[in-house]
Amino acid sequence: MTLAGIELHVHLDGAIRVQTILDVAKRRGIDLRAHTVEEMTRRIALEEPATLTVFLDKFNQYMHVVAGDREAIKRIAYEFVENEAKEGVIYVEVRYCPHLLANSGVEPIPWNHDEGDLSPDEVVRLVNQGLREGERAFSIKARSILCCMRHMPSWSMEIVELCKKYQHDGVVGIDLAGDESLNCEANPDHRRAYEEAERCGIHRTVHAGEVGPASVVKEAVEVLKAERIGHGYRTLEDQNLYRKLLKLNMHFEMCPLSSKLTGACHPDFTKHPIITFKNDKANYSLNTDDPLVLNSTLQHDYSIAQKYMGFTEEEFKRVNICSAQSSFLPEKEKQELLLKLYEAYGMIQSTAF
Ligand SMILES: O=c1[nH]cnc2c1ncn2[C@H]1C[C@H](O)[C@@H](CO)O1
Repeated sequence: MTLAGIELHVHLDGAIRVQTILDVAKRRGIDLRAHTVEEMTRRIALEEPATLTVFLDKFNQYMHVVAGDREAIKRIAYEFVENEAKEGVIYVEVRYCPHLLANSGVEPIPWNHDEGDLSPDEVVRLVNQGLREGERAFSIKARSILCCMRHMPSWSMEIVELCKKYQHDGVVGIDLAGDESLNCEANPDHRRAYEEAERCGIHRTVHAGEVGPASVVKEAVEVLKAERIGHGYRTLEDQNLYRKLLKLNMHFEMCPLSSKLTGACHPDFTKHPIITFKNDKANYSLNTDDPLVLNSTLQHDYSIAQKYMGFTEEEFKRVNICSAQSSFLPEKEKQELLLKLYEAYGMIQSTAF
């Protein structure tokens, strides 16, 4: 991407460098039965359209390598910022579930690990450190969003407590991720966590209408009080809801390549729902989602939008301005970010000399 950009929907654990997985596996003596970046990429990357369930299953190939490892977690966060800076991103909100990277104080301990001494709380601190060091080294801004998981409602209250604890220390919001197709209606524990988030001024986004029906989007907005919708393609199946959300200026976090490979959308990009959102001048962003599992880049998503969806430079600029406006930054920082974009896009005279 040559334009200065913003990314609002990218999973940290779906954006790890393959080389880092190989390095950590070697250090920890984990046999991956793949020795080169090419071999490991072939194991992880989804090449053809599948289902969200198959897509999420790919995380099983490597999460056990990095989970529970302090050095790996900090490194992943740091390298993530470097990757984003290389893509021209000036502000990113990266999301992850701290419980999936911990091996203590989490029930059940994920990835069949034995109990260790890395808690979800310490995971957040390590990610924060990696992001902060990355920000300093690569001169961009990075904040995080903590994910509740649809299949693990018992973690949700703990996640909102972590959001509260780190609200002024890098964490800007809460998300609900995971497989919507298996678990459509939000569990009461997710609802309680989102109520607490709203009460405490924690910003809220929800994966909805990716593979699940428009009713999941409706629930995200009306029950979970989502301020942004992760994906949301299937909102279009309920035109009343879609029109209402357009009026409310709801932000949709769109992920072009991801939506094809998860089977969320028709594989022909020229028929993609994003085109409708674009033509209606909706409030949305363009994002990668999981560049590791997709073996892709943000640049690639932008080129898909340009080649198959009729995107112009003007639309790319508008999308990034919408992204800044819908970011979870405090108001003052949001205005600073907008100013940076306007300057980068030649929309105002720079005051710098
Ligand atoms: O596209 C997605 N939809 C729903 N859940 C997802 C997607 N990509 C990643 N996740 C899950 C798997 C990760 O472990 C988790 C937290 O980042 O979020």
